[in-house]
Amino acid sequence: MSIHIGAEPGQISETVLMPGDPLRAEWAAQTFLDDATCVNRVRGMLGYTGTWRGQRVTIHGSGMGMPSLSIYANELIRDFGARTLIRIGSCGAMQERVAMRDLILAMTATTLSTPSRGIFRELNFAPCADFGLLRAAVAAAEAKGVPFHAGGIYSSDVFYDERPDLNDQMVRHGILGVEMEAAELYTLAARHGVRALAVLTVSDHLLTHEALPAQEREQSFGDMVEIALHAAFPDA
Ligand SMILES: O=P(O)(O)O[C@H]1O[C@H](CO)[C@@H](O)[C@H]1O
Ligand SMILES: O=c1cc[nH]c(=O)[nH]1
Repeated sequence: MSIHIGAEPGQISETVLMPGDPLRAEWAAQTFLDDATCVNRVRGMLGYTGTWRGQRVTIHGSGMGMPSLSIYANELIRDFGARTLIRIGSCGAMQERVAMRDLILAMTATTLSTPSRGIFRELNFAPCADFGLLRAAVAAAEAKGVPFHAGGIYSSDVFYDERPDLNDQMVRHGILGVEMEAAELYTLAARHGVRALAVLTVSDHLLTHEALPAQEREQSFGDMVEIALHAAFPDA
């Protein structure tokens, strides 16, 4: 057990998929894993371990925002030995060519601040995805024929953003979408020498103002989960 994860030693896989929404973790485990067992319920942050194509995998919620993800990712890495962490999240599109429900594979995550900011201070650290995971995710998306975009995203500290000028600059500089966790996940992965990737599904569009309802964000992002599993286990 760690402070925020009630699993016993050995109950968490080296490979962890991390949605923000704990109910998406439950849905994904029940939909894609064999023999899924609930390994964490502390604070309602659900985690399940099971197998996919014979490979052991944990699907564990991160909560919303970088401070919350940082707690779970730190404990998964440091206390449970996680080595591959793939965020499976929703995001808002920031380019016209990106459509609702498209996938975004986040090569980099621009941010104003992360929980790691205190370490970097004046340094503009560039959080980036693990190249092997990214390459495997691209191959899986191409093989499956899923519409996807690979490029930079924005990890915001707030969902209700009061800086439209910043959004304008990010649109202008090709940022594909906005979410709230990947920059800290990539930074922690770099610090601990583990692998990380964010595979995102467009649930909102900042330019067209389309938006999916909560139930679809919880239960309809199957392509994203499958691409993440193929990226983690390309030979399975
Ligand atoms: O769908 P999840 O994975 O929670 O991700 C996105 O959705 C939440 C905001 O609604 C934030 O956590 C953001 O990053
Ligand atoms: O953080 C997020 C997630 C989905 N949609 C957004 O606009 N922002």
